[in-house]
Amino acid sequence: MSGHSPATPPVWQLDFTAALGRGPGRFELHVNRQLSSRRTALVGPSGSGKSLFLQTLAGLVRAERGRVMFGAEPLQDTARGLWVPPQQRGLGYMFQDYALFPHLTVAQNLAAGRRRGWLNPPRRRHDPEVEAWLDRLGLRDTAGLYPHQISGGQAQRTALGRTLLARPRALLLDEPFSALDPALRRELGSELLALLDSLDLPVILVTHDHAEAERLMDEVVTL
Ligand SMILES: Nc1ncnc2c1ncn2[C@@H]1O[C@H](COP(=O)(O)OP(=O)(O)OP(=O)(O)O)[C@@H](O)[C@H]1O
Repeated sequence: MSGHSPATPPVWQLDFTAALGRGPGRFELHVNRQLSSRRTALVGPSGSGKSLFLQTLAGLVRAERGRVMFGAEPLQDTARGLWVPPQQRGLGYMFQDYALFPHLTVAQNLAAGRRRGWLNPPRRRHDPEVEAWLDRLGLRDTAGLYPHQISGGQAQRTALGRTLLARPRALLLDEPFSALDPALRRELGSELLALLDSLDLPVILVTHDHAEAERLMDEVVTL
């Protein structure tokens, strides 16, 4: 299913080479394709470069050569020396291990999503938007707990909430369910789907699980 008309550009236009390491152990990823669906799954075996792909879009890794376009907007173009730093891309990147701040509570982790850059003032104590997301994500009872005191599903929701509170233009989710048992994985997958519907955010979901990719996303890209 394609989420755009001929008049609108694809969600992503990608033509790049990105690499990790050097010498004989060097890993190279060549990508030349458009992603037209607003919900794309990226599948592939372990080590095929799925995280590298996502990190190149997010700007966490610089492509060695080529172009990364989000809609009509270039985020990197080596031919023109153009590079938009990750914090200016307006993209929500969710790490595989959630990367929650261990010294902050669930509510504070959510609030941390609101900060822009390093120098902004500290979060307000009662932020209505944070409060709303605590309810929406079913985290009300865990608001005052620390990451080591919550379950994998709660950690996953906290990370998602933190990402969404930054009001991204698109989501990049790296194996968001990998730490969860199969039943919870299914439940949170369906929750995510409902949430994406309500937010109308384009998303790329990295997963090992082909069935999950087919179930949750419109287009499946294999690396
Ligand atoms: N610093 C590095 N130097 C060289 N190669 C690296 C380096 N880091 C990772 N790699 C290799 O790059 C490849 C791509 O890694 P990447 O993490 O993108 O794969 P992946 O598909 O996301 O894997 P997984 O599903 O296991 O997370 C892997 O084969 C990995 O071994």
